[in-house]
This record gives sequence, structure tokens and C-alpha cells, in this order.
Amino acid sequence: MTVTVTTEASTLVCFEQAAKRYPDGTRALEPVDLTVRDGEFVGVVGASGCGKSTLLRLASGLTAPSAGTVRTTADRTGYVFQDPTLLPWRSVRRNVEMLAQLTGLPKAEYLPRASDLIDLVGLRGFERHRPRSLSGGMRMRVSLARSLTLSPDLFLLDEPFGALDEISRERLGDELLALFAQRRFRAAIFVTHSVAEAVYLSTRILVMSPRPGRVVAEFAVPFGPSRSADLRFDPVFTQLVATVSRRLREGGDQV
Ligand SMILES: Nc1ncnc2c1ncn2[C@@H]1O[C@H](COP(=O)(O)OP(=O)(O)OP(=O)(O)O)[C@@H](O)[C@H]1O
Repeated sequence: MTVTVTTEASTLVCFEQAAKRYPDGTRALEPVDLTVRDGEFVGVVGASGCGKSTLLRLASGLTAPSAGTVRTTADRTGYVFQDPTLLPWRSVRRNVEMLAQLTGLPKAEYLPRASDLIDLVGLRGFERHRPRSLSGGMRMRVSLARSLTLSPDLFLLDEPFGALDEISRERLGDELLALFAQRRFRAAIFVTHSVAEAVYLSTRILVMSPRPGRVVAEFAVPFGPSRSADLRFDPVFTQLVATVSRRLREGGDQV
């Protein structure tokens, strides 16, 4: 088994030459070195099929690398996908409680935590609603709250807002930043097809080459934790979006 637990406090996950070839021979990920530390929000951009979800699966420990190692110190990992996968017969509240319940957390712990998270993601008043009566953005809020009931150290998000309209996407991005500022999770890896979204949310951005994916460039994002919509009009922001987009279009070669 190549996923091990280390004791280095500030590192939540560390890839050392970690690569993935699936059993059918598909080379999904070339060797990647990546360390994600407490306080980091790492955005990952790359062409479709370049191995972004594979990178997240390795970080979660759900999939073992076929070469190299992935070490993690995260006790709890949250995972959110583009599809919120809510149970249609359960209310908002019961969906939010579900993971904590399945994990065996005591009720006395998860019930107040679920209430708190329902408030935080703006769903107060909708606790008894079924998923079918919610908008796409509200369903995603349920999914975020459900993952956060486990108080994850490491939060893995795979294009969570990809199916939403631009305004909902931006709002949810702000809410995610607020949850991060409140330390509802200690670090995140966030996969997106939107370079602007990656720059807005991240402390660092990784650009991957087309399949088989490698990390071909890395950009530090020079903005503090408090970000607002106006940032999108800041020349430093637009310049960084242009630089990352250009690098993404160049594809393959490492610079
Ligand atoms: N279980 C699997 N078995 C075989 N091949 C797989 C498996 N999962 C993914 N792949 C292949 O590995 C490659 C990388 O897939 P992955 O889902 O990681 O890419 P991605 O960058 O997340 O794609 P997208 O942006 O389209 O979601 C793709 O060619 C995909 O078809």
C-alpha cells in the first residue's frame, strides 16, 4: 500500500513522483510532486481528461498510485463533486446529517453541527425541503454542508460549481472562501475548468498538461484571504488570469 500517514504537522498531503496508470493501461497521470500545506487553497486547471480527478482520488487515498507515493496527515478528507448526489426522499436537513450519521458520529455532536452549517451555507428556512424543490446552487450548498459536517482537514472539490450559472458560481465561491476563512477545512484542492474561478479562490494554481497529465506550471496568487467581487476587475487579477490561460493553451512543455 503506498498511502501512508506521516506526522509532519503542516503538510496535509504530499505526492512524491506519484503516477497513475489504470489497470486497462490508461496513463492518467505522469509522476507528480505536490505538497499541500495547512492554509493552502490549491486550484488545478487542465484540459478535459488530463487527470485532474485522478489527482484528487490519489489525494483522498481512494486510489493508490501505480508509482511513487502519496502521504497524508489529514485525519478527515471531504470530497465534493459537480453532481451533489442528494437522496431525493430525504429533506435538506437529513441529507446534511447523512454523512456524519453514516460515519457514526454521536447525534449530540452532529445535530448542532448540521444546524450550524445549514445556517452558514444560507439554507435556513429550507431544512424540510426535498432536493427537487431546490435550485442547482442550493443543492450544491447542501452537498458542501454535508461534507463539512465531518470537519475535514483536507477538502477536495472536483468542479463543484461546473453545472451552475455564473452568478450562482460566484456566490458559492464567496461562500466557500468564507468557510475557509472560518477554518471549516484546513486546506483545499479545487479542480475547475475556469481559470478566473481558480485565480479568485486559490492561494496557488497548478496547470496540468493534456493527458497523460503532468503539472507543467505553478502560479502563486498574490491576494490575501479576504476577496470580494471587485477583485475580478483588478488589473493584477486580469493579468494573472491571462497568464494562466496562456500557459494552459500552450499545453505540454514544462517551463
Ligand atoms: N477507472 C478508470 N479506468 C481507466 N481509465 C480511467 C479511469 N478513470 C479515469 N480514466 C481515464 O484517465 C484519464 C484521466 O481521467 P480523469 O477523470 O482523471 O481526467 P479529468 O482531467 O478529471 O477529466 P475531466 O476534466 O473531463 O473531468 C482519462 O483518459 C480517463 O478516461
